[in-house]
Amino acid sequence: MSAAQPITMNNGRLQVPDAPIIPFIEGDGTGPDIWRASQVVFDAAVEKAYGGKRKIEWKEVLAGEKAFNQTGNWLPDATLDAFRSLLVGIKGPLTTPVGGGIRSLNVALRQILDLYVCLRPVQYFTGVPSPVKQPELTDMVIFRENTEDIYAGIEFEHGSADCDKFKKLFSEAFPGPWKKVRFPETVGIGIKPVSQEGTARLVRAAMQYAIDNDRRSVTLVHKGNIMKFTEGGFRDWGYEVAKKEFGAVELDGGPWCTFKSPKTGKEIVVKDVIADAMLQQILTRPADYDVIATLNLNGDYISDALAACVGGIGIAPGGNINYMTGHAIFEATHGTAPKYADQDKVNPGSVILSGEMMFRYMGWTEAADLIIKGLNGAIAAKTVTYDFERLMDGAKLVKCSEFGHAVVKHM
Ligand SMILES: NC(=O)C1=CN([C@@H]2O[C@H](COP(=O)(O)OP(=O)(O)OC[C@H]3O[C@@H](n4cnc5c(N)ncnc54)[C@H](OP(=O)(O)O)[C@@H]3O)[C@@H](O)[C@H]2O)C=CC1
Ligand SMILES: O=C(O)CCC(=O)C(=O)O
Ligand SMILES: [Mg+2]
Repeated sequence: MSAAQPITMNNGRLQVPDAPIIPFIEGDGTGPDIWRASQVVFDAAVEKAYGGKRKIEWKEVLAGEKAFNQTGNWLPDATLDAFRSLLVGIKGPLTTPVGGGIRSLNVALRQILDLYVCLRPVQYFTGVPSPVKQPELTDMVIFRENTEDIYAGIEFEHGSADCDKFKKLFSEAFPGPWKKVRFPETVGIGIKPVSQEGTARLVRAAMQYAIDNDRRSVTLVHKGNIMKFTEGGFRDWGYEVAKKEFGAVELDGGPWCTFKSPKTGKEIVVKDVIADAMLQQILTRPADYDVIATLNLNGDYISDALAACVGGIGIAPGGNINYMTGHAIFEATHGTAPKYADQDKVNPGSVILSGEMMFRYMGWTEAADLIIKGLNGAIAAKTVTYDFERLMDGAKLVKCSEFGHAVVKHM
């Protein structure tokens, strides 16, 4: 096999060598346990699929507590350089303190690398315990806008000099809106930027995904009745992309519209729903939803809620992707679950499935298919971690690392 090389992008297509260098961040809390279990699965899948013709050259890069302890920096430049130059990577969860302290490193990676799509597929694996009656009806793919919204981190802490300065500027320039601030003396302020370009590239990616994967509909989820020019803008700009770029035409006077997939000739419906109603309908009629395009905060809430419907956050994967530059970092939907750190206990399924998404993104579909086969086999054999075991009759409780080995055994 040739020497390890970076993945590159050429004419809009990923070029993946047989021995790609893949940067990874182990993560905080339960991250190291999960990463160890997952890496075993990834290497076994590649070995089994390609018999030594292909191999991953893993390159650890630092972020979070490990980075701070070793370098004094939470997100070293070397880490950003590695993700920039090597294009595709994977990470465990990183801690973000509530209130003060550092801002989210997870969000920072997405913003610095402009990974504008947070892609979170939600599907049911047979045998997984679920709190809903028909979990198999939930089969959705979330496209969450990943660079804008209140996650942009433009906030002014109440009592700070910056907050006072902002309040002065704002109250002088916009005395009318300023009167709506209920408690002006003690208010902290956050800003919610949502742009036409940011919306268009996200919705475009969701629509293209629907075409490429033969999906039935794309739903724009928003709270545009209340936040008219941000969430409402998202809805209007989303429909505009559907009409102008995909030739969608309005159904019954709109705003819902439909277009024919250029690949299959089947109709794809583009519709919208207000976020609170959607969050109840994922329980009452999940089959109505397919591909979801939504803003950053809505997408964060919706992805955890949907994960719960199909068995929890332990098997909820994701990817942060820029489809134009090819940059991508795959990661679980869940966080660091710190109370379980270093106990070799939690479910590594989300990072394992994030790796499965990464392999599919790289075009290594045989390795990806083996991961799905192994995971299905481990669940069918009822060798599962605590989160599934506590809800499953007759299951055998295994550790995080043992679950990884069970997945390999069933490949
Ligand atoms: N992308 C990222 O890196 C993310 C980072 N975070 C960060 O993680 C930290 C902790 O966040 P928190 O709100 O507690 O959310 P977590 O997702 O870390 O944990 C919440 C609960 O989810 C369950 N859970 C989480 N991971 C697993 C797993 N692998 N297997 C089985 N169950 C799991 C556990 O439930 P139970 O108690 O029922 O066992 C856990 O107590 C915060 O600092 C947050 O900012 C959060 C989300 C994403
Ligand atoms: O960055 C964090 O700490 C949390 C992010 C998060 O919850 C998510 O991306 O789903
Ligand atoms: Mg979240």
